[in-house]
Amino acid sequence: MTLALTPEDSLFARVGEDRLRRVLWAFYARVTRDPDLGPVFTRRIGPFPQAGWPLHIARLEGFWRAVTGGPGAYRGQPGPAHSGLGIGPAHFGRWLALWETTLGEELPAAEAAALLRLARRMHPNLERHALAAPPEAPHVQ
Ligand code: HEM
Repeated sequence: MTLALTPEDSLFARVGEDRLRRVLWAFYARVTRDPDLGPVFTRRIGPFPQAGWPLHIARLEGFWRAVTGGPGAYRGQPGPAHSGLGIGPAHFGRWLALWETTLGEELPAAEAAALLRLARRMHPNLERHALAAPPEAPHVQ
């Protein structure tokens, strides 16, 4: 039996499913308009908000549920997803600045601060993956 209880005081419960979804759509609308970040996402996912965007947002929703104590099973690999994108520290700085702005617009201060803290905590690990050389092509005999 799987118990899928969402603690009532989890960050996920405080933010709420609808607001989390709204934050993500608002954030990526902003990210895709950014001259430095936009092209990286458009190359991978296609023109916002069509193409692969609904699926990408659904994956991200699963991710943010998982890290905020919400229900569901996220099985992605955020680290490797950032390697081979040709991005570096400046991209992460900009990403975090837009995340902070969006959170400030969409959420009460305590929840905005908590989601910002989570992203800041993930930043070094994701940036390490982003800067690592992409995996070698398979060796052909
Ligand atoms: C701390 C900052 C960041 C966080 C928390 C974050 C989080 C994530 C997560 C959870 C995924 C989904 C992984 C999966 O399940 O497949 C993802 C994918 C992605 N991220 Fe980030 N990200 C950050 C910064 C960035 C930056 C700076 C860029 C580029 C400028 C970027 C570009 C992408 C792209 C293109 C994908 C899709 C990869 C693919 O599916 O091929 N991310 N990110």
